Amino acid sequence: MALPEAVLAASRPYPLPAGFRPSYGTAGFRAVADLLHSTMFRCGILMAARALKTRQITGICITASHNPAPDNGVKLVEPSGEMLCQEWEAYANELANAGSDAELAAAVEGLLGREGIAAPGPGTVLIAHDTRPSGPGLAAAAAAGVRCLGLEPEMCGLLTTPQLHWMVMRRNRGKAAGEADYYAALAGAYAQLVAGTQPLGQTLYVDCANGVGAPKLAALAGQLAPAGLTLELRNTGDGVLNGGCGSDFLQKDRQLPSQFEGVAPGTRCCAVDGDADRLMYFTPLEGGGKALLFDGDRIAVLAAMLVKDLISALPGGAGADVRVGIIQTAYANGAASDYIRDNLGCGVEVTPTGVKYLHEAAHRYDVGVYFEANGHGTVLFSKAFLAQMQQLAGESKAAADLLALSVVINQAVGDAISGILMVEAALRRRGWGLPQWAALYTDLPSRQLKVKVADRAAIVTTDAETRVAEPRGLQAAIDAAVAGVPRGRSFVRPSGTEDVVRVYAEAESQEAADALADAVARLVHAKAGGVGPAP
Ligand SMILES: CC(=O)N[C@H]1[C@@H](OP(=O)(O)O)O[C@H](CO)[C@@H](O)[C@@H]1O
Ligand SMILES: [Mg+2]
Repeated sequence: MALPEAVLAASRPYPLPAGFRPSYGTAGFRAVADLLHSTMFRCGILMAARALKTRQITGICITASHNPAPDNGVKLVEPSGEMLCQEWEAYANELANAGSDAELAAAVEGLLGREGIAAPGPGTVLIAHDTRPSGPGLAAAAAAGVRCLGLEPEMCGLLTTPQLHWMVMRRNRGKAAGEADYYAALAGAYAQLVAGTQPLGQTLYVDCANGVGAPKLAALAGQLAPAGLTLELRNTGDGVLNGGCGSDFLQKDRQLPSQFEGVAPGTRCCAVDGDADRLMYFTPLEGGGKALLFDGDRIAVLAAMLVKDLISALPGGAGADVRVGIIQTAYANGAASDYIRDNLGCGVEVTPTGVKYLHEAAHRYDVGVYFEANGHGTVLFSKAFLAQMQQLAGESKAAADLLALSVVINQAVGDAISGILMVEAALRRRGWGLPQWAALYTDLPSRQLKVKVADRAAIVTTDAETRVAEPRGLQAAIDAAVAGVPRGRSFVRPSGTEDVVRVYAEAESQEAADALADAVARLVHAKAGGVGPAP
């Protein structure tokens, strides 16, 4: 293969914009869409190399998730269907930042050499995008990158991020992997999980964030109705993507999304984000305007309860040694962590922010439940546990139901659509509405703020981002601010997706949480190179 020449020739239409330094962050690359053509082209090369190396199928999803519509980004998919392995993130950064065509060709040659990739082989790259207008053009740039290494990409068009991950996983396992197969698998497993239970008896209102979740949920809805689940979709594309709607808006503002004004308090509602990998349940509060949230922590608790119920119903002590774990980040509400520790009897782990860390930790259990507070997560089942359930499924309904749950809930990545089905099944099997779910525990009031600093990399954290190591003195000052605040907790960390430092605070009252967040934000500004006026 005359690879460097192919790269040189193909990369000319995709120069790195002057001054643009893309960085592989919490979930891949993200920026204003106009800047990203070179990044996409190079990600095409990268994921083609990953496909050649593994002789399997990889994936590229073009999305900026919950970010504003003019942004875009890319999420990269391993042959397992999971996120790109962390060792290759360095290659992603190296290729994305190569300054000239010649530097890029050299970087590609270096990557192929180090990984021992010599010749074209089997494997390809699936490319999908969300509803952003910039998606098709950026997908074309990624495709040009794939072709540089002699592979022909498969253009999958409009998909949710989790659908693409699922398809890559299934294709590499030799299983039916089309969009229709996804809907059939989820709907079939959901029907099994709720068989013999009473429908919840109310339409579920879904805020689709004006994103790709809307057409995909519409495609699935018809298959759920026979099992007693009716969806009514709102924010289906008639407004701005993630604008005043969607799971991120709800979590940050705790206000009702647009198009929910007339929905009665107490009604079961949920919201997904722009690429449908986050899920937040909510209900309108009396008095108008505000929402009561059922966030990722609460979804994790419900999921763990369902798993534990099923495991305890396994025959002959088969459930005795099953290791169930819940993985959270420091953003998990303290009340949720307390509830899990005191009531659920399963392990709790805290990892740094970013689902790649939670996902990795969840793999260490037979059943690993992980959710970020923002509603991104899933439930992972180990191969050995699923094999055991296969053996028991003939004699045990609980084992068969655990297998069904592993189909409902996406085994590749967090998936809002499968999350909806899991929550609905869990509530229905308990005969619960939102009130019982809400009554498990009461969230501690919390506040999140952002602080602009000259260089957010100046903040270095330890202990799963709960403590600041640098700049020195900042942690002691935060400790002093937290001391004496009833149920007070606060931490700061540089965002991996935005050029800001994030501040989190929680306390017994909202006033105290707000005051603590303000105080800590001022400390960050003063001690970590804040820019602009102090908060
Ligand atoms: C506090 C928060 O919600 N942070 C989000 C956000 O990351 P940051 O690194 O905090 O910008 O975006 C990530 C990608 O979607 C998500 O994994 C993470 O939970
Ligand atoms: Mg998302």
